[in-house]
Amino acid sequence: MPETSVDSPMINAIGVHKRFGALEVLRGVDLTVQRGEVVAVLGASGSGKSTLLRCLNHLETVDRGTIQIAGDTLVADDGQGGVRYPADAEVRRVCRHTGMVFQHFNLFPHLTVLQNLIEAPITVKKMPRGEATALAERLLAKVGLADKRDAYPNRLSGGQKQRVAIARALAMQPEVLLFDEPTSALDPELTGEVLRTMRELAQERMTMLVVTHEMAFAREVAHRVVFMDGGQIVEDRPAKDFFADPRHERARAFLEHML
Ligand SMILES: Nc1ncnc2c1ncn2[C@@H]1O[C@H](COP(=O)(O)OP(=O)(O)OP(=O)(O)O)[C@@H](O)[C@H]1O
Repeated sequence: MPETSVDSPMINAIGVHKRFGALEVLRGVDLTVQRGEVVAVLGASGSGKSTLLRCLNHLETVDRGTIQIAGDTLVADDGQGGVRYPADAEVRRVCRHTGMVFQHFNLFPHLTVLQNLIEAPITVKKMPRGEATALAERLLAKVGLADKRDAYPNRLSGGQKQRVAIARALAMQPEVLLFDEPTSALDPELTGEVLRTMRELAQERMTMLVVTHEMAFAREVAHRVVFMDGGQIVEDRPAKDFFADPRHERARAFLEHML
């Protein structure tokens, strides 16, 4: 089993291609995210942001390219126009380095908040129930929802659901969190509480790759901004440079137009 080096980037994607039928959605994406980095992924609708995230945790397979997560190979380019995925058990092991937070929360509606958090640690990681429950309670306290432990998701606001979803991702103790437009489904007055939780994670040096239209988050929390267009990364710069550049006003106008 490969050793995870502390020096390995948390995400290393090289030449990633993905097509859906005739539509080439990712056209040679290179992306490196270091441990502790927060990277915002911006770009127009349809530019391939979600697909990239989904390829990184194997919700989609790639057609060409190499992806390493925390030093472990999820998929390797075979040098002959195709790719090689390792055996399923190894793919699942590599995927456990990442946790995903979705736009629409994807909580299990028939489980309580606590049950949502302990399900995967118990079934996937074989964590003893008592340990999983203690961890879940700590995480719920961290996202400010200790009192919702026994509630069902339909009793929660959108912001609360998303904070539960973040806690659920954290319950698997991933090394990288992938966020796919975590505030896009929320009423504006509920985005703040989710962004606050994400900011706290960033302060704790959690590695995060965040697809977002929240310019304020990208400006204030992200270390780097990656801008996608037409299935490629067309800009990859420190956030402070991106936002100091007058061209970013154009990017923002572009995004606002697309929303
Ligand atoms: N499973 C799929 N089958 C076919 N086409 C798909 C599939 N998933 C995505 N696409 C297409 O791939 C393109 C890129 O989609 P993707 O969701 O990655 O873009 P995005 O940049 O995240 O957009 P948005 O900001 O609107 O979420 C779009 O044209 C989309 O319709």
